[in-house]
Amino acid sequence: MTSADDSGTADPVGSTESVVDTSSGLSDRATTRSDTIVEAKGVDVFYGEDQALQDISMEIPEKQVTAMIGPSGCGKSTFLRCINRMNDQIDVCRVDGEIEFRGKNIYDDDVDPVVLRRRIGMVFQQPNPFPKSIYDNVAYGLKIQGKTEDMDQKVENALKGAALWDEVKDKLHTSGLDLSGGQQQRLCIARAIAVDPQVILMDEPASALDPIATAQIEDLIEELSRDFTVVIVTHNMQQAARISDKTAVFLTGGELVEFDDTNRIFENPQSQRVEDYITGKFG
Ligand SMILES: Nc1ncnc2c1ncn2[C@@H]1O[C@H](COP(=O)(O)OP(=O)(O)OP(=O)(O)O)[C@@H](O)[C@H]1O
Repeated sequence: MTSADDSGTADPVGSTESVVDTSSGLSDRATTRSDTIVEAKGVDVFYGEDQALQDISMEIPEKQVTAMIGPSGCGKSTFLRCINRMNDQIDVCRVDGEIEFRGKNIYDDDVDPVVLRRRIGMVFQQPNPFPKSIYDNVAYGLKIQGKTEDMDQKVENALKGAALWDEVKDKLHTSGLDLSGGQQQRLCIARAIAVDPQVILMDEPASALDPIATAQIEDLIEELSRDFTVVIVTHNMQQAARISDKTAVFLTGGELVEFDDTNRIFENPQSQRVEDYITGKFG
């Protein structure tokens, strides 16, 4: 694997220490609107001949929770994966249009997706800890980046940030796979935040969990949005209403039909199709 991580060469999306990367990369400060961290501009996505997303434009605000809802197959996960170029790994997938992260198009040739994913991390539906100790799961990304100083403290901070520290502090060197599903998901969140991302993408992070573990994850997401921008795909409209500041409603055909403050989407949607969807008339 060739990447800036492994080679130790200059970080092509800007170092976290710099405010603005002057060469080719992404800045760490919003350059246009102070509250927009990610902006999609006319994004079309195709899998082979099939179009999954049509002309998606939206501005994702910094340090808020943005939820993406809609019926199965409408393209929510596809859009989420576009935001940190996870779709690059799918051969038949083609993304047209632009997605800017702090004003820089992440699809530009000079952006290294590996480095991008440090800024824009991801948590998946199924908790997927590495078959390593709790400690090593959290330390993994930091070690890859060579950021090994004060490792114990960084691991502790990430576990605290993921509301898991108290439950695991006496067994840091046992396997992450021995934790409950909800704990494993919080471990994956600790792993994601350890490398100090700016955006965390979550694809149905609680759908494999019981109600208590789900409530813990929901509380955690609200906490995380103090420090991070969270973008979450959920099937669960109540969850979107509970935890998000903004909601994007995708509907069949890969259209973004409405994007607004969550209260407005649920209380006074502008589109009849959105109203029909959230009142359960279809989907
Ligand atoms: N790897 C892939 N290869 C080909 N087509 C795909 C691939 N991933 C998704 N699709 C297609 O793209 C469309 C959007 O899928 P996507 O998973 O993004 O929707 P979704 O809204 O997240 O659905 P769900 O809520 O069921 O997860 C669907 O028609 C799906 O079949």
